Amino acid sequence: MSGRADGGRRGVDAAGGAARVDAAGPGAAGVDAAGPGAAGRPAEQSGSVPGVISRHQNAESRGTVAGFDPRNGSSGSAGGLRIDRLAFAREGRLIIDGIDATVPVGAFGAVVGPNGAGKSTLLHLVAGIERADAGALSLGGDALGRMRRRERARRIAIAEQQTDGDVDLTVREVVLLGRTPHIPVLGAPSSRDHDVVAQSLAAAGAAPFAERRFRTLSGGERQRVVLARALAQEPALLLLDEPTNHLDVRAQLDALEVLAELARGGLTVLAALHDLNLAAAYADHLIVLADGRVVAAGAPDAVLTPELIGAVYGVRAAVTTHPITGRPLIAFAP
Ligand SMILES: Nc1ncnc2c1ncn2[C@@H]1O[C@H](COP(=O)(O)OP(=O)(O)OP(=O)(O)O)[C@@H](O)[C@H]1O
Repeated sequence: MSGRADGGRRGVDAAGGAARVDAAGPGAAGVDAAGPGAAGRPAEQSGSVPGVISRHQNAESRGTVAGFDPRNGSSGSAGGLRIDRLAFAREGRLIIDGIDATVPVGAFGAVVGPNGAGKSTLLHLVAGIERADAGALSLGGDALGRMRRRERARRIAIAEQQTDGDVDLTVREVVLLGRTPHIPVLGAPSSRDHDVVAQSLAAAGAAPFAERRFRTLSGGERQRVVLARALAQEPALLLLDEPTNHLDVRAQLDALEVLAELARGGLTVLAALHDLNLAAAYADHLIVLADGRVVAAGAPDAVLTPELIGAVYGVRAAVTTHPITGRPLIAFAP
């Protein structure tokens, strides 16, 4: 993309030049804000709370990622994510308003959009932390709503911001928790479980502080542990909510590089990101949310136009080409 143009003001209706615009109109899922669940479609099953929380890694561990198979422990077919007419209401308001989206197998998908757009809620619905009022979710062709909790936890991991800093476990013990869906009930971790934990610690750049107490870590170090714990689940789909929070510039790039490499290895990734430049630099596929709806989706260079950014965020934007990466580079102005 090239040139500079000023975006318009807020009024999220259209996304000029975007690959796909406004996939679902108001009420597309057939859910009345006052009465969710009336759509007549099978509501999503309330599911497990798969593993963990947030992410990351450093230069030291980059070399380990190639040998890390994120899907070693997953059963069934690993595959892409499909979201059909998903709807979710709270307090009489549609927070997720008929979302249709897909993330292909092995793609790095990013959900972007303003504060309150519904990014975290969407991830929670996919993870099974929240139960949708209408719509359907599938992974590799398998309906998530019909999947048993343990199976869903083997297939999907979510890395969210860790708020429970008081957990009195070592980093290695925290990451071992990610193996829970793979360890038989009342069983003990196997040598393979411990190997996967070691691989996950290395891939996330958390190996250097594996024996420290989790509560003593900095925010950025915790992010790495949270990512390691999610990787230890060996999911087919990795969800991440703001995986670059608390990370310095180098650590942000390293974290996203790890995710991109894991995606190239076959892991399907969906991350909520605020930084459009990072999303443009690393994601294969963007899903732009506003007011609980998809307003654009597709490749970053197709989606991230000044018009779209202006309409969604209410800022002026100039989009050029990054001189090093060749990806879209966005400059903002009020
Ligand atoms: N439990 C709840 N009850 C009522 N409203 C809720 C609840 N959870 C979320 N919301 C509302 O739903 C909307 C979407 O929230 P969500 O956290 O998904 O947005 P987000 O895009 O992740 O925002 P941010 O970028 O600020 O993290 C917000 O308006 C939020 O206030």
